[in-house]
Amino acid sequence: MMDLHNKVAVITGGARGLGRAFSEALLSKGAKISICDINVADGEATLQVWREKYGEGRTMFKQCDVSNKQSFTDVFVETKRKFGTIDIVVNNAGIGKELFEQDWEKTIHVNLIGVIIGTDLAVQYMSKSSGGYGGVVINIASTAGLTPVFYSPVYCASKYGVVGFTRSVAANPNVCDLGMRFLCLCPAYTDTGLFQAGHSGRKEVPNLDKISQLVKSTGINSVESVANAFMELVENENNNGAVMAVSLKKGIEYKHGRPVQKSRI
Ligand SMILES: NC(=O)C1=CN([C@@H]2O[C@H](COP(=O)(O)OP(=O)(O)OC[C@H]3O[C@@H](n4cnc5c(N)ncnc54)[C@H](O)[C@@H]3O)[C@@H](O)[C@H]2O)C=CC1
Ligand SMILES: CC/C=C\C[C@H](O)[C@H](O)/C=C/C=C/C=C\C=C\C(=O)C/C=C\CCC(=O)O
Repeated sequence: MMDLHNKVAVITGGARGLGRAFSEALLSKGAKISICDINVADGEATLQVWREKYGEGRTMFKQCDVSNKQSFTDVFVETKRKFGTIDIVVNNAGIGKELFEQDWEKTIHVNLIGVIIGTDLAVQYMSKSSGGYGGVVINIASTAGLTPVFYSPVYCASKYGVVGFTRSVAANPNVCDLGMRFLCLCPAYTDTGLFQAGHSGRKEVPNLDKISQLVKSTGINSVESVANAFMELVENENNNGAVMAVSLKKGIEYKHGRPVQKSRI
């Protein structure tokens, strides 16, 4: 099990939703948290709550657009400056509000390119081959990265991209030299602002009945259940390349890379 006490985690999109839940799960295990988010108001509000609960020294917030390389790099610079190291990177920030995707380029820039930038920065700052101490990268995809979603093809493409990218980085024969793990979490529908904005049941949405059937096929996760699945991924140290799906109906399913259970002898 990975000892999380005093480990330093960068979480993108940490101001609310799943990113906030992942951050609080790590804080509860003694980790230090650096959240970045494009939403300053939510970021500052979340930081204030955490400072009152966990004290001044274990949390920080920096505004960032993960699709902008300099903006994202500044998060790593500031985190290293404040905490001295980085051990965990969670590429969580994502968008998908428009069911029929008017601004689809932005979805690719945030959901896929942002994850690629974050993973590259993680290797630069954590890998043993670049003078770091190793670490773990958890990329947040979706079950929409494992199965077609007719009403959001570009969102789906972005998430299939995250799964394929993460598995490919993990499969590099030299990954052991980095001392890093690369993991993918694929939640099904989860009760957050993103889900509510995309599935408000607006009457004008075509094929609403088919969308409802898809949601019913998995049920709607609580944020807490996804955070519990996230912690299983982070704490298991023998799971590089793991792809974990989590849904209300089926619970946790490893789609690839079930962790190797260390033999008892
Ligand atoms: N809610 C759901 O049903 C599911 C969500 N996911 C994924 O989980 C991740 C988190 O989603 P939720 O917590 O549901 O959404 P959310 O909308 O509640 O939170 C996303 C956070 O990311 C931030 N963000 C958006 N664009 C950003 C950017 N360019 N740079 C930095 N921060 C940015 C937002 O301000 C927000 O605080 C996303 O990648 C999403 O695709 C995956 C499967 C299911
Ligand atoms: C437009 C996006 C809006 C909000 C984000 C979404 O809530 C979320 O990311 C979308 C999830 C979509 C899931 C769609 C279908 C899921 C189906 C299943 O999980 C069950 C079937 C297959 C799972 C994959 C597999 O077992 O191979």
